[in-house]
Amino acid sequence: MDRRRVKESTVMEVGPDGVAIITIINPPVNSLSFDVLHSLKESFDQASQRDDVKAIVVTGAKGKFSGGFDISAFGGHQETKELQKPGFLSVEIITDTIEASRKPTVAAIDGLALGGGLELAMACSARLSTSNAQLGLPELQLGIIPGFGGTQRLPRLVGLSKALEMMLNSKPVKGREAFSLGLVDGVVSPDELLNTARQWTLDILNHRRPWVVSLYRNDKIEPLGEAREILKFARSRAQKEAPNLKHPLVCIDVIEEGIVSGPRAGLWKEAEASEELSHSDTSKSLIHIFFAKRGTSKVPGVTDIGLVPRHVKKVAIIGGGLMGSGIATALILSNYSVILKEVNEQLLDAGVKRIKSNLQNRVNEGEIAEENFEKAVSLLKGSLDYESLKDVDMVIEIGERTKSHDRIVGAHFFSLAHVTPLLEIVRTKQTSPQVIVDLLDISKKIKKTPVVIGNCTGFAVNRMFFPYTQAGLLLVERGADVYQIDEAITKFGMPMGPFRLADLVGFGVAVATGTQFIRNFPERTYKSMLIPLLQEDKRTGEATHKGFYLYDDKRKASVDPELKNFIEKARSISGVSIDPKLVKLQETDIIEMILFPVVNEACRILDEGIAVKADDLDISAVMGMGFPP
Ligand SMILES: C[C@H](O)CC(=O)SCCNC(=O)CCNC(=O)[C@H](O)C(C)(C)COP(=O)(O)OP(=O)(O)OC[C@H]1O[C@@H](n2cnc3c(N)ncnc32)[C@H](O)[C@@H]1OP(=O)(O)O
Repeated sequence: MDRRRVKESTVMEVGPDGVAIITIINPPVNSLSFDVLHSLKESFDQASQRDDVKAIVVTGAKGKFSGGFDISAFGGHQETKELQKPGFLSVEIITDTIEASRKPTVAAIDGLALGGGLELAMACSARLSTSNAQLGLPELQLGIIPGFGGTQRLPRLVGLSKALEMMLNSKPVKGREAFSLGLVDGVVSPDELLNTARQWTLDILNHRRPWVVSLYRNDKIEPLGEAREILKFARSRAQKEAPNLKHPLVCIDVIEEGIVSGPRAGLWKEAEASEELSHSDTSKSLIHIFFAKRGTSKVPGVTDIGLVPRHVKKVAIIGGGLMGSGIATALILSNYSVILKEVNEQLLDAGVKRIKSNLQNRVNEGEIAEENFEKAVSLLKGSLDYESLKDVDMVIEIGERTKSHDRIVGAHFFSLAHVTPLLEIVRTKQTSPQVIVDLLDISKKIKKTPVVIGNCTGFAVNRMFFPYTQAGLLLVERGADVYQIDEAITKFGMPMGPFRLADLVGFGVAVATGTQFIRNFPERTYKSMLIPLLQEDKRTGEATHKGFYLYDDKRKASVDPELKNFIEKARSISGVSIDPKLVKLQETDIIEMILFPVVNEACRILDEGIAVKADDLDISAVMGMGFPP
């Protein structure tokens, strides 16, 4: 076999059958860096020119086709003038070199073909994938749109509705679904993939299989009138779901351009829009979050000293209440054996029942299969004594009495523990790095994003956000409006403003945690009587249908005209008077006044060394509080 290296990032091998196999090599996910793309172009140019090459297969090394464009290159300096030319990558390389190749090309997809990876595959004459491969265009989750022709080719391969769904939700499909959608032409086992692709491309050459140029396919696209209706619906949905985001609308406009004015016009519009969006604040923030999320499990002095996580198989959980049962659910769903310890039969039954109901909800929502329900339940055992805890590898919820403090680490789950994606791993000065490494491994297995922090009141999330309600109370006592504050904050992108959130959490919890903050941070805790006064009136928030808002039976909140009486009383107790400037605040002022104290608290957490890096606090805010990423 003739084997030639083309630069570093793709390799071309030409077999005796005349099929050139071009392999993308860029670990860990074979992302398409500028070097890879350059090298890919060179490989294609060579394959086109060489007489001994009859057909081409493109694939990725080590079982991964490609994870898409190299995200770390966004916003960076592109070395050559050529690369800065609009449309160079999508029109000149993907379309005019690869798709326009005079030799048939088959993409052999194992593992993943995401973003630019799938876009490259869609420019080939046919695609084969393994059943487990993930194929999708998740660019929108990074604040950009598909930029290698995906907005044009995906609708032409799978129809407009499905293409919109895949792009707007950034959700990939697996090989089999891709086949039933028409995105791939065959599903093959990983062992057979390359050979089948080889034969497939020769079959195309010999007219035994169709040679399809995706960009000019028209049979899957709806007629213009119908297409416009679908796009209109998608627009209004995107606006409703994420009113602050522009790029989903840009994506829809670009798709429409292709349908109305033809795919070539669509490609150019896509290239221009991609370039512009790659410099937007939204994309910079979302890309920051992408890397920050992956960085939380890198803890200096802990994960870089060669420790290997110990094998944890069996976990005991003390207490089967709301949190205990949620944690147990998360663990058994990830194949850990769990012993749930309770103090009497009745509480134990209630805990087990809660866990089963959590699992049943998962089944009902289609997130797990019925057989996984049984399997998960079989991993759960109840116990009323400590005897059965003798051989467990980890215990959740005791510790104060142990002498071995190096083995103690805090695992702060957020309610609902089997749903909320964040896990705060709280270490003390004595906690051994090994225990942290073990818990990091468990958090990965139960699909949580871990943030390692030091011990302090409220840990990272609750401490950062305690000034959220505090700032609200301070403003309201001085004349700002409760409902206007909540509205401005939700428009900014938080799931709930401070008052709606206080209602949800319940005033009992709010007062109990508030007391902790008063004790620990007396100089910056605002002592308003508003919540205690509401409590006196038997309002404790959503659970009692009355708090800052009134709630109907469906938990829908409405404004309460009586609230002002409580505010006036609280104001007179505090001895403050209305500040006319605060009565009619601009939305931007409200946002800054509520959220800057949160940012300040985050800075303190960082300054005190409680958090290792600022990125970890960004992730805590986004995943623990729903702060808009
Ligand atoms: C022009 C085009 O239209 C634009 C694009 O293509 S934009 C890119 C589109 N692609 C994506 O959005 C895919 C992003 N990646 C992912 O979703 C996931 O990383 C994945 C499903 C590929 C792999 O997931 P998983 O196996 O859990 O590994 P994960 O930890 O996420 O990633 C492994 C490493 O690859 C890196 N990586 C993943 N995708 C990358 C990409 N496209 N570019 C650069 N680095 C990438 C991660 O940062 C991580 O690095 P680290 O080990 O140093 O932390």
